[in-house]
Amino acid sequence: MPRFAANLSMMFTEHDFLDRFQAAADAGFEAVEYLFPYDFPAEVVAEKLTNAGLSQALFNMPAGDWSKGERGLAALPERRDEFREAVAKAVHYATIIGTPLLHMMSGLADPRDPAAAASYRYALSFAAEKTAEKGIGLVIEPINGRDMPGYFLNDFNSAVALIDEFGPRNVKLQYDIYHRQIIHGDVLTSLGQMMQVIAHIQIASVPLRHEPGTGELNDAMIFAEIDRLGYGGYVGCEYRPLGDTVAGLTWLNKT
Ligand SMILES: O=C(O)[C@@H](O)C(=O)CO
Ligand SMILES: [Mg+2]
Repeated sequence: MPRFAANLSMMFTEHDFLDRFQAAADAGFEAVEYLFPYDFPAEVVAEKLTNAGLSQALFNMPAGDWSKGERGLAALPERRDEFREAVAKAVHYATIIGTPLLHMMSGLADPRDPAAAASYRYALSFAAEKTAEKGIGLVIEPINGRDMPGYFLNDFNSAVALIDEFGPRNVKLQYDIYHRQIIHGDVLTSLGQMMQVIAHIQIASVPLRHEPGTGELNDAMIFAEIDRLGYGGYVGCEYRPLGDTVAGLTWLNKT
């Protein structure tokens, strides 16, 4: 069975963010992920993680003004200075909290726009270098256009082509099964095809993004395939619980 990480941006929202760490540990999780830790000092987040006996699986680099609809800076040429500062901040937090992976969001831009594409390539190269210096892995995640209209990185094949272009450097794929199913389908086969470049997996039901086992996919079969393929990372539970988070964990106890 894969090792699961609780996503504290979506799960355990019955609690304040800093209390979600202990709540996840009490529910049996050994690791967590979330979008952003930046509302709190890195030391405070690190202490919550350690006190709860948890490992950090991943978090995201600062992604612009989320409340205003921004979803990353990498593909925005006019935001390059801010992007560089975001990388520095993310690496600082990563070093103190101790995460093996950082997710770089692309931002909202037309993937056919040459300026956006060039900016994204530059960003990938810059962030790959800065994270590699600290031994941190960098991941990119294709996101479906229904949840995030206009998101630049909206296709798994383009993401893998970019990763291949970077070759042995530390850029890998964040394979979110929910987005994969909505964008392309073909989850089992593509997991096998892409496993070499996958550093992180996330799961939710499709189409409503709730607990595994409540949607159109055969999640038990997917978990078995992830194991068969020898995936050793975490599977992030990036779903919105249908009701109480702990009450909704019956799927986990069954797997
Ligand atoms: O799938 C998602 O939405 C997340 O993994 C993320 O990082 C951006 O929202
Ligand atoms: Mg995701």
